[in-house]
Amino acid sequence: MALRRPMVAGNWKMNGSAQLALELFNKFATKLQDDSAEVVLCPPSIYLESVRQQLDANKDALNGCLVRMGAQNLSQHDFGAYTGEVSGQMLKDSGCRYVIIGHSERRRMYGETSDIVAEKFAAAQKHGLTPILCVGESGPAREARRTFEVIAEELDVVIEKNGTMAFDNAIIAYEPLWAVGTGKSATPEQAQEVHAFIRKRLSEVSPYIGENIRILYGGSVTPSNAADLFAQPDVDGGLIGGVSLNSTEFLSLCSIAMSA
Ligand SMILES: O=C[C@H](O)COP(=O)(O)O
Repeated sequence: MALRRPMVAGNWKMNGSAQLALELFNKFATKLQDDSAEVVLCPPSIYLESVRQQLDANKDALNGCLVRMGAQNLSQHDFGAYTGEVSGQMLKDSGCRYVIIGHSERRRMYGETSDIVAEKFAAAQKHGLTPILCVGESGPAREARRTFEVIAEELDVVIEKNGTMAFDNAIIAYEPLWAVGTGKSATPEQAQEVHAFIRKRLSEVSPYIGENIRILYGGSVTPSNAADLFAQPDVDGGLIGGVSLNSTEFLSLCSIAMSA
């Protein structure tokens, strides 16, 4: 077993159905072998209950495998007049262990600033959820050689508000915006370079956190490029969008992570 257990997290985004949950668990129940990787499903909130039902129904078949549930977003507030929002406590009550924070689609389309992301990170931990914090640079930022600067800024705001030790209970996902949903993944070398940068930055404050935190890569991961990406020393699995909607391909990513 690697020092850090690989993780494959499926972010369904605004896709999927109760039927997809059923299909995935039918495959997990027969094909997942052991706990050498952790599998996380992040459906839209409305389908959390469907996934939870499948988790319960397949408990015996999944014995020894780690399949867990996450949400795609949460409110930074605990409760109140915030129409359409879902709180950390509600996600915890629904059976979530993880929550994706600061996905580029939320930063870009819903005006989530790094300060809001830092507040959501705190809210997740307050309610016993593990944040999966997304960071990543745009195409123009990469072309302008600002990748490390952007990643450092996104990380530092969360560190300033929450402290480095908060990363003892967190996952980071490096998702370059130019690779999300484009079919153009980062190369293994590009991913490794940024993952090593993130790990080093955290290690400077806490070598323990740096060594133990899991850093996932996200952006056009498929069964054909996953083995090379997951084999990089600082890549601990993937945050998967499109392919998480295809039960056969998603399972194949899980198997690749299990043997990484
Ligand atoms: O959260 C997942 C990412 O945005 C990656 O999406 P993708 O695998 O469709 O590129």
